[in-house]
Amino acid sequence: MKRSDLAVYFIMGTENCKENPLSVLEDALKSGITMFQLREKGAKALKGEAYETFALTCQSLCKEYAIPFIINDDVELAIKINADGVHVGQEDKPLAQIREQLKGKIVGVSVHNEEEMKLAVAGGADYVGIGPIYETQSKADAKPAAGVSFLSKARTDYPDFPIVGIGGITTNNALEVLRAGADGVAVISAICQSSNRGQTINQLK
Ligand SMILES: Cc1ncsc1CCOP(=O)(O)O
Ligand SMILES: C=C1C=NC(C)=NC1=N
Repeated sequence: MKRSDLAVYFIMGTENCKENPLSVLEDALKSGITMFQLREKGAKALKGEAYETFALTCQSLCKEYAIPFIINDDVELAIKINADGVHVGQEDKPLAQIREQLKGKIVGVSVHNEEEMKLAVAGGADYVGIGPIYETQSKADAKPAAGVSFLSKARTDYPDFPIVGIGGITTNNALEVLRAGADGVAVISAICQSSNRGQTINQLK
């Protein structure tokens, strides 16, 4: 994984968009996203066979565009379908165990404070996700919007570590997140709901 892979990190699940999620993903890939994460959450989330089939379809679309395909939380599925990596939160399995299970793959970790950052870096994470930076509608149990202060601190403490900002990021505030030291922005709704994804994605860079 290169730090530039984090530039425009699209995250989506079937609940995030009104249009057909696969056409949204294809349009986003055509429009220049640099990494994709399948994050299938919520009451109507796909499960079992349907989830796996959907993941395989997303994976083959990403392969067509040579874009890394990341699965949120589900380490077992990531291993089973040979995804390019996983993104895990603090409540998931210990990082050391995930790192062991996914040698050579991308392991991203959500961090919210210096202690979590230290443990993620020491534990072999390939990148960290910091947020929510701004208010978000896309994560029911999100912590309060933290602004860019912790992101700036993390960048100061770890000048060369891959960091992506997440949470309420739009074309209007992406620059602030990048200026604070993020390598890129992770986005759900601004891309899902965009009426011109090419323009939106260019304005997130
Ligand atoms: C998964 C996640 N983690 C922190 S905020 C968030 C949701 C981001 O969604 P949006 O880009 O629509 O605010
Ligand atoms: C919670 C998250 C934080 N950061 C990223 C990149 N993905 C997530 N699912």
